Amino acid sequence: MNIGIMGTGNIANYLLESINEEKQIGGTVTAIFGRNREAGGQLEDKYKARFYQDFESFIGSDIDIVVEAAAVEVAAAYSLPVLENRKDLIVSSIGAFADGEFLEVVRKTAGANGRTVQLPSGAVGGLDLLKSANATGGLEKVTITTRKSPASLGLEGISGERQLFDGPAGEAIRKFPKNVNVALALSLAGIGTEKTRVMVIADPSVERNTHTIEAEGSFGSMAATIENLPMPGNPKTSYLAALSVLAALKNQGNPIVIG
Ligand SMILES: NC(=O)C1=CN([C@@H]2O[C@H](COP(=O)(O)OP(=O)(O)OC[C@H]3O[C@@H](n4cnc5c(N)ncnc54)[C@H](OP(=O)(O)O)[C@@H]3O)[C@@H](O)[C@H]2O)C=CC1
Ligand SMILES: O=C([O-])CC(=O)C(=O)O
Repeated sequence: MNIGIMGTGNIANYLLESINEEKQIGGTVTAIFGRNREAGGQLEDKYKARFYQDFESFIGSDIDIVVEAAAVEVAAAYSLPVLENRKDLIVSSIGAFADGEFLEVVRKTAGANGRTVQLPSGAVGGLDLLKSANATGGLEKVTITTRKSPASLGLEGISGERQLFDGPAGEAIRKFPKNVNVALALSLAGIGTEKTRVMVIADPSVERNTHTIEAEGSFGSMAATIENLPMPGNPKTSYLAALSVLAALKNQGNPIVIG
């Protein structure tokens, strides 16, 4: 499996290290697409994967699957061209699919081209439960409370915790596109972007990116807290988010689906 990565940041670095160096999966990253020539050049030298600033050359290279690890606007701009070029796609910036009409076009394009789009569980868990709970529409309430350091949320020098947002996931991702992709994953697995409630709290006392998920419905109720170690390269991003992409790649083509 030849893998193309979009992005030259923290998740991209992690994937290159664990795939090309540590051989954690049976594949190789052969192509990297990005806008940052310096970072791309360094990755090219270190991991022997070709860096492209031109999308057509990237997508035309010998890759089987594309991993988006860049930003919501990148996933929004390139998901369709990736699928039209008959490549499978794994998306980290799930916020790109907040627009239901766009998601539908992506679904149809993937189907028409015989491709799959995977949205890994990222920095949270429990998506399997939400899907089951809503199988007959019985899921009533989903809330996620995200706590991160003030610096991760663009604030400096606050002494106590501060609630920055309380509202629907669709609005949350517009305000915090680098911090609440997890809320979009929960929305898509569960009751949608308008009914999923998101709270974002800047908390100087937390050292971990903490997501508390609460759900209620005909199945009963669920409460889960995930205390994520942040990545050294970008403390906004949790280590688990990068691991979830690696796990998705590891499972590629596996005929047994768990969860
Ligand atoms: N689903 C989940 O649970 C999670 C999802 N994410 C998503 O994954 C993304 C990547 O995370 P991470 O690697 O930590 O982020 P980084 O900020 O470390 O890296 C982002 C990379 O994307 C590039 N990039 C950003 N915007 C654009 C753009 N408009 N056009 C082209 N390239 C762009 C950056 O380039 P440059 O160096 O030039 O800025 C950089 O190479 C996040 O932005 C977020 O959307 C993150 C965490 C959890
Ligand atoms: O990594 C995290 O904890 C969550 C995150 O940034 C996101 O969902 O965008």
